[in-house]
Amino acid sequence: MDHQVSRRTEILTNHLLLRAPPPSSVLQPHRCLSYSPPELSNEFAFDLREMRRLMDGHNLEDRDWLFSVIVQSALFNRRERAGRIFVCPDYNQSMEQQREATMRRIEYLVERGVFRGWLTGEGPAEELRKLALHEVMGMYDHSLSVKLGVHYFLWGGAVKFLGTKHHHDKWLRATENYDMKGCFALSELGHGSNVRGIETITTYDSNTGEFVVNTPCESGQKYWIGGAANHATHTIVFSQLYINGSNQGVHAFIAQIRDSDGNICPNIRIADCGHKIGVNGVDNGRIWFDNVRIPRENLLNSVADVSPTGEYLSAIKNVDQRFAAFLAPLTSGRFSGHFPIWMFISLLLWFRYAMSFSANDLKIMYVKRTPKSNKAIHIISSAYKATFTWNNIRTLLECRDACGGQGVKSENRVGLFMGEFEMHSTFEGDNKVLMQQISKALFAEYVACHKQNKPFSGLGLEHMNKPLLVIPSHLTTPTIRSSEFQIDLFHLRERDLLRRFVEEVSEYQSRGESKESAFILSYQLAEDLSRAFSERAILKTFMDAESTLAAGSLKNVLGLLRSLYAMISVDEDASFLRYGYLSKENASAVRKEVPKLCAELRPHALALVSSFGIPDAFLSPIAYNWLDSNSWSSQL
Ligand SMILES: CCCCCCCCCCCCC/C=C/C(=O)SCCNC(=O)CCNC(=O)[C@H](O)C(C)(C)COP(=O)(O)OP(=O)(O)OC[C@H]1O[C@@H](n2cnc3c(N)ncnc32)[C@H](O)[C@@H]1OP(=O)(O)O
Ligand SMILES: Cc1cc2nc3c(=O)[nH]c(=O)nc-3n(C[C@H](O)[C@H](O)[C@H](O)COP(=O)(O)OP(=O)(O)OC[C@H]3O[C@@H](n4cnc5c(N)ncnc54)[C@H](O)[C@@H]3O)c2cc1C
Repeated sequence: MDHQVSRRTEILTNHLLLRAPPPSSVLQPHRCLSYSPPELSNEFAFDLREMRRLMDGHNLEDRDWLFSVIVQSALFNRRERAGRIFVCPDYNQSMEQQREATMRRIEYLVERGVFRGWLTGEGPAEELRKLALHEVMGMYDHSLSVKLGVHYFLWGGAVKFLGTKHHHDKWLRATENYDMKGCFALSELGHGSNVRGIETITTYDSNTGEFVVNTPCESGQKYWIGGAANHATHTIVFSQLYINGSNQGVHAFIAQIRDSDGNICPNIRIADCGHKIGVNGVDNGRIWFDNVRIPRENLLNSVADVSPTGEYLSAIKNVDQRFAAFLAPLTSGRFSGHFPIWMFISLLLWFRYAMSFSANDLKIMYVKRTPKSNKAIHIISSAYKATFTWNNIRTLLECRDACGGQGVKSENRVGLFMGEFEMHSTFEGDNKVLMQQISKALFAEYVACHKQNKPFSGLGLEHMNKPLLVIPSHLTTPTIRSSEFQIDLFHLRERDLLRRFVEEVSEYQSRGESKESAFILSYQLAEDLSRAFSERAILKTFMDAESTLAAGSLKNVLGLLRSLYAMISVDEDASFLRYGYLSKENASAVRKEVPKLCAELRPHALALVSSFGIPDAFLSPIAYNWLDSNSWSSQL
């Protein structure tokens, strides 16, 4: 792997880690700007391969294989610039052309066997391989990863985890081979976040043994359904299920929407959502169901079932828990917030490393999941999806600024990615709504532990059982940089905010407010608490990754990155001063530590960026000799 890392990366890194020296006041003899490739020193302070192994966590060889499969095909829009080959979608194409290009790329990847085992394989190793390959596709193009994500993780995940043997036998292999194209129709024009409120209605006709699916009104049309506008043949349709006039809540059904020739099925109407600010390689559509009849067997019945005579059966009596079970397939979709913009995240190095360790930790939880861990996975994936995708947007803004005019050029992708990824704060669950899930779960945990007088266990809350940290009156650099101090400080914040949140909600309830209303009235503490939970969870995974290393340069550099992550998080959260966790003097000491850490990290920036393991072709001209790529000769 060519470890040359761009001069621009170094400039970008300078921009963040250490402001460029002010222009000299003395007139210098004029000379043209020249591009000096970054010092190609093989004397990096640590082993890049070892750092990459730590960061990627798994399936490095599979990732490199897929990188090569993509680079070698003309379908991925290879182009030469100043002597280098880059692969990048042509975002100047029309929406229709981008959609077709995405389909051709998927068909090529199917032919290359990329998806073998994705749904018929079993066990953690298979799932980790699938996640790794999906990350690589996300680094090429968001449309590609989203279109595949909807088909394999949402449609395929719903069939696999909400369906039973009948569904597995009928659909999994065809899905894996891309012989049928699935989509996932949960959201409606009137209900995206509020899944419980969806309006599609399904009833059961015991005379024919069929379900009847109906869109009762315009706000009930399925909306934003990825793959539905042009290509999907089948969908998971989420609907209220009425049995004998009684609503049993949201359930998931399989409905065919096109035949194998692409003709829309009877009683189905489909329209296009139209051009978007990004991800135009995905054909998002709208679906109306006009009393569509589907076989009784099309209910995904791992959670509940309906007998041929129309009796409703479910092992899960609690309506909330049944609802939760139907939402579980969404969780894997929320794993996709951390990787797509890695090519640009060299600016915010510490966050790229923090995200990698957290995402890897969550993936291991997910591939080893049990019914007992589903709730924790939901809460942690909600925290990471919101935190990562909000950070991605911030990173792209920072990156665009740092590149000046070159960040506006589409071929450098920075500006384009702002449109491509900004929407990630909405789909797969609106970030603010997902963050509410955290404060709700922590509230429930706190109340349960106090009511049953039992210690906290789970969601990383075990620290609540220990004595509180006493913050030294004067913070020194060694203290600030110690992982024990950092995690204790994050524990202090989370523990105090949880206590405050519970007290405030309880106070509102004592005044007669409902629990829902009390939560809404306490939304500021809820937001602070959810942030505290998320950042503490991320810091803990960073420390866990560090603890696997023997003493040495790699561990030292990671320690600097971890301290930078922790101190920037503290510096940027007003809670530390607002609620008195830090004195003004200590807050100032933390703030002053940030540029010091940047200065110590700067010599390692190129090595840290090189450790991402992203092939040169996946970057952009700005990452190399940007003077050459803008020279007259390269235009000819
Ligand atoms: C690493 C490589 C990547 C791999 C993966 C790549 C996949 C890429 C896919 C990309 C796809 C992009 C295209 C976009 C697709 C979509 O957008 S699909 C639609 C997404 N829509 C949503 O996410 C809806 C968001 N809303 C909700 O999830 C729910 O309405 C809610 C807000 C969570 C529920 O709110 P509410 O009605 O208030 O109910 P609650 O009381 O909060 O919940 C009831 C209980 O259920 C538990 N729960 C909720 N969700 C889940 C879940 N997903 N899993 C498990 N459990 C869940 C919740 O905690 C409650 O539990 P209790 O408190 O114990 O009762
Ligand atoms: C590109 C794209 C692809 C998509 N693909 C799919 C797909 O394939 N399948 C699918 O089913 N869906 C898909 N969606 C839909 C997506 O899941 C929803 O857009 C998302 O869940 C948000 O719902 P909404 O758009 O109705 O916004 P709303 O839920 O109306 O949210 C709008 C605003 O209201 C706020 N808000 C909402 N509820 C609350 C609350 N309870 N408390 C406080 N604030 C709240 C939100 O924070 C947000 O700021 C896609 C969406 C997009 C943009």
